[in-house]
Amino acid sequence: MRRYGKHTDEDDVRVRPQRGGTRPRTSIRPKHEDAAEGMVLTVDRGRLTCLVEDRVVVAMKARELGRKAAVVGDRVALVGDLSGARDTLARIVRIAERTSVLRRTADDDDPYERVVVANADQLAIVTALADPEPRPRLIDRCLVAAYDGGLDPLLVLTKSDLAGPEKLLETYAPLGVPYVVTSREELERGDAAERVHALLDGQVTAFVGHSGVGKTTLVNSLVPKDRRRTTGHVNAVTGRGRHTTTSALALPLTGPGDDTGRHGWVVDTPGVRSFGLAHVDPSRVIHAFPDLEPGTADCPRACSHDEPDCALDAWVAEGHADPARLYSLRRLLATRERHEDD
Ligand SMILES: Nc1nc2c(ncn2[C@@H]2O[C@H](COP(=O)(O)OP(=O)(O)OP(=O)(O)O)[C@@H](O)[C@H]2O)c(=O)[nH]1
Ligand SMILES: [Zn+2]
Repeated sequence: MRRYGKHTDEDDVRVRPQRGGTRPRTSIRPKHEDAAEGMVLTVDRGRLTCLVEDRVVVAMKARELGRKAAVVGDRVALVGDLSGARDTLARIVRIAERTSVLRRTADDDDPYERVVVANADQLAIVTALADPEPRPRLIDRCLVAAYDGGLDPLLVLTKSDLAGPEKLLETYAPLGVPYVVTSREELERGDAAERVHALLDGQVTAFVGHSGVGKTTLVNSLVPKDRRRTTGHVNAVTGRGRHTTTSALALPLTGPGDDTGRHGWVVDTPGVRSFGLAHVDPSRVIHAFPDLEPGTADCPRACSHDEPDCALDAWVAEGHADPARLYSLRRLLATRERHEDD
């Protein structure tokens, strides 16, 4: 059951259904004809830094936007002082329709989905091969969130100097999810960045991963030296010593960019312990299991895939898919139902 209690966190987007018949969200009202387009790079307690042309502009959401939150990756229209000079504040008057939305909840019982990143093309799921041990169930959850939100997933397997990738690749390579394996030595030589970069060029890629998997090390190898981890401008404005690690941060990818001169973007997100999926309709979970999905053709109507008549048991018994994958799917469905995270 979803609850819709009072909630004030600026970064949260409430899941209350939109009322129909409203003005298209992409329209700029006549009084904002002079609005400039920008992209949200960081959000920090109601202050948003936005890239407008080549300037970093600090802005606040206009009151007229109401509760609608702008998140990292959002394309926005801004008015006011767009000089990017210190102590100036612009206003965000419009948030464009999103092309993709990476959402998570704190756990499977959390009624408030957090939109972590908007408009990302890809989701890089960073997993260490050891230290910390890989957690396939977390990978599966990230895959569900990617498919549900309209992002193409890819796997980055780090720390191959500590353990081999064979076991994980046995499961995930056949799914057609692109992957790259990196080690400490390759990171130091620069080849790791080069190979990961090849998968990111011209794209907006959100990076997620359990704390300690080497996500920051990797992201820092992909972005210009002066943009690593923190942006001085944000600190000058907020007066904080460091960028908050509780929200996402968009960083430009180094390199030549594509034909249009568009560089890719890396969106670093805070390390996660779990990835709640309370917002995902159970019937959509199966899409993150493309190895099992064909086996559902003979399922009864509206099969939950966790019931006695489910056709997946026979499909797996016939050797079409790994029984461990069916176990993972059912465990994910069951923990969602019990409103627990695993
Ligand atoms: N052996 C080995 N260690 C690595 C590798 N990559 C990163 N590390 C180490 O793993 C530790 C964690 O790396 P971070 O980059 O801080 O990990 P993170 O995922 O950003 O963690 P949080 O900041 O907690 O989210 C550091 O001590 C890194 O030096 C690797 O390829 N091999
Ligand atoms: Zn079924």
